[in-house]
Parts: sequence; structure tokens; C-alpha cells
Amino acid sequence: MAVFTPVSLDDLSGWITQFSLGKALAVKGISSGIENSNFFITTESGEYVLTLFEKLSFEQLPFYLELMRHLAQRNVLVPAPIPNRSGSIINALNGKPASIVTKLEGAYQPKPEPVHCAEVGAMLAKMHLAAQDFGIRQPNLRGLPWWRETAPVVLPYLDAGTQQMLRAEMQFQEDFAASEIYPQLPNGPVHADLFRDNAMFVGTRLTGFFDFYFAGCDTWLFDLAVTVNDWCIDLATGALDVARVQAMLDAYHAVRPFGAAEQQAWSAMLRAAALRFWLSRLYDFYLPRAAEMLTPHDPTHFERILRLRVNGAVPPLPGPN
Ligand SMILES: Nc1ncnc2c1ncn2[C@@H]1O[C@H](COP(=O)(O)OP(=O)(O)OP(=O)(O)O)[C@@H](O)[C@H]1O
Ligand SMILES: N[C@@H](CCO)C(=O)O
Repeated sequence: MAVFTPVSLDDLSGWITQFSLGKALAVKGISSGIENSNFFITTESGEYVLTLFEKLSFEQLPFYLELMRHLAQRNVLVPAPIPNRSGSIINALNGKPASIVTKLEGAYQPKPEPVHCAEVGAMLAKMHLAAQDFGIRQPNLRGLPWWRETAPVVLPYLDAGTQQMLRAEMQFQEDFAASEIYPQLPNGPVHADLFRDNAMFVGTRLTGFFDFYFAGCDTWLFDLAVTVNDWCIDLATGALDVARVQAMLDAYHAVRPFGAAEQQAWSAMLRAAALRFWLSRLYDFYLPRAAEMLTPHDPTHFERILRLRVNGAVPPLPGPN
């Protein structure tokens, strides 16, 4: 259920006149997604996606939507927000902030192969470079300060052995963040949630990344680690698939070569990326919030991934050219 605020063709017909998109012809609710109300809309000028933001406010939205506009203008494959005739990309509809963005072609790839991972790696590097001069700064709101707040809240729900693992990983990440390596890692605006269901493909051609609503400023390597931990694993076990990891890392490196500090930080960053989603899934599982938690994601998936990243070897980043 992903339409919390309904929009009729009548509602849309009046509202759309502020855009240069022609008349509204159709509006259809999108059933996936748990954060916002999303619709495919058809106007005389084509197909678009309309989003009504259920939780994010007018003040919070510019970071995400202006980032998408910035990236789209630099040929990074992301949905482009459509401005109204006054240039505004966030406009109230049925009492909620709303935006129209271009519709990406294709579908998400549930079983990515090395060729898909290479496309994603190259575009991710391009995105990091293109976002460097983006003018609005917002930290990753699911970064270390949020882990510090959240770990004590979920700890009481875990058995003693799992509590011990979470405490140990928090300490490891505190030490890593305070190390000499950490400040040497390049950073900037990142997607921070680039799972396989947040990118579209037509065959093996990537058509774009979407769902930027966890974006924030963080290290580029963290973004890559989040991406590798979802795209390049066997979903059943969490084990890394070396061919997919290699394809993604090589393609990223070809666009934006890794530095020495990043090579040293890689294994710790894969752990950080696993910890971040383990914590959010634990929180959503044990402290559900009304309708959005009808089907909470399984936290043990990221607990398994974290154990593997702590105990197993990980393929290294490609070296200097
Ligand atoms: N620009 C786009 N082009 C094509 N399809 C899109 C676009 N934006 C969203 N969609 C479709 O709408 C669905 C829901 O969007 P999204 O995943 O952003 O939902 P959400 O509720 O905002 O977030 P979440 O994934 O966190 O629940 C996507 O799975 C995708 O199929
Ligand atoms: N990608 C997140 C969901 C939030 O977008 C997860 O799998 O836990």
C-alpha cells in the first residue's frame, strides 16, 4: 500500500496547469514504496512520476530534489524534477509537498550480473564527482551519530551473544571514525541507499538511480560499500560474489580512481555499511511505526552480512593505475 494521500484526475488537472506539461490525461497509484504516495501520471507531453511526500517537509525537501536536479543537469542518470512556470520544483498538492519527476524507463533488476554491477559502479563514480559542487550540505542522517542513538534502543531486544557483537562493532566503528585514515577519505553528497530496487534497467542498460530520500553527505566509500553489500551478494547467505564485486569496483575505479586511504578503509567500510542497515532494520522490526511497518525488512540479513564482513576476507579495491 503506497498511496496514503489519494490524487484524482480532477485534483491533478487543476494543479498541473502551473507546469508546461499540457493537460493531465491519467493518474495511477504505484503500489510499491513505503515512505511516500507515488503515482505514474500521463500528460499531453508524456509520462512522469508524481510524489506526495508524507513525512518530509517543505524545508527538508530541497536537499534531495535540488540534488536530483543538479545531477540530472550533469547527465547523471537520475529522475529530473520538473519545475513549474515559476521554477519551483516543490509545490503543495492535497495538503502535501509534491513533485513531478521524469519517469525512468525499464524495471529494477532483481538478479544482477557482473554487467549490471559494472554499469552501477561507473554511474555511481560519475554521480560522486558530479555532486562535488552541489551547494546544499546535509549530513547523512543515518550516520554514526544515529547509530549511537539507535544501538542502545535496540540492544534490549537481542540475546546476549548478539548484544556483544553489536557493542563490539559500535566500538570498532567509533575507533575507525576517530582514526587517521577516516578524515582522508573523499566525501560529498551520496545516495546512501542504492540497493538493487533503487535503480532501473532496460536489459543490461542502466536507465537511472532513484529514491534519493536517504541521501546526505558522507564518504564516497560508504556509498560504494552500501551498494556492494546489496548488488554483489548471494541474497540467501550475504556472501560476496567476487565476479560482481570485481566488476563494480573496476568500473567505479575507471571513472574515479581509489586513493590509498580508501584501500585501507575498504573492509571497515563494508562493515559500517552492514551495521547501518542492521540497525535500521532492527529499529523498524522492534519499534514499528503504524502502517509503514506492515512488512518490515529482515534484520538478520544484515546481521549475517556483518558477521561475514568481520570474519571473512573481502576483495580489495583496485590499486593505483
Ligand atoms: N522516477 C521514476 N521512474 C520510474 N519509476 C519510478 C520512479 N520513481 C519511483 N518509481 C517507481 O515507484 C516505486 C516506489 O518509489 P520509491 O521506491 O521511491 O518509494 P518510496 O515510498 O518513496 O520509498 P521506499 O522505497 O523507501 O519505500 C518504485 O519501486 C518504482 O517502481
Ligand atoms: N534499503 C533499505 C530500505 C530503506 O529504503 C533496506 O533494505 O533496509
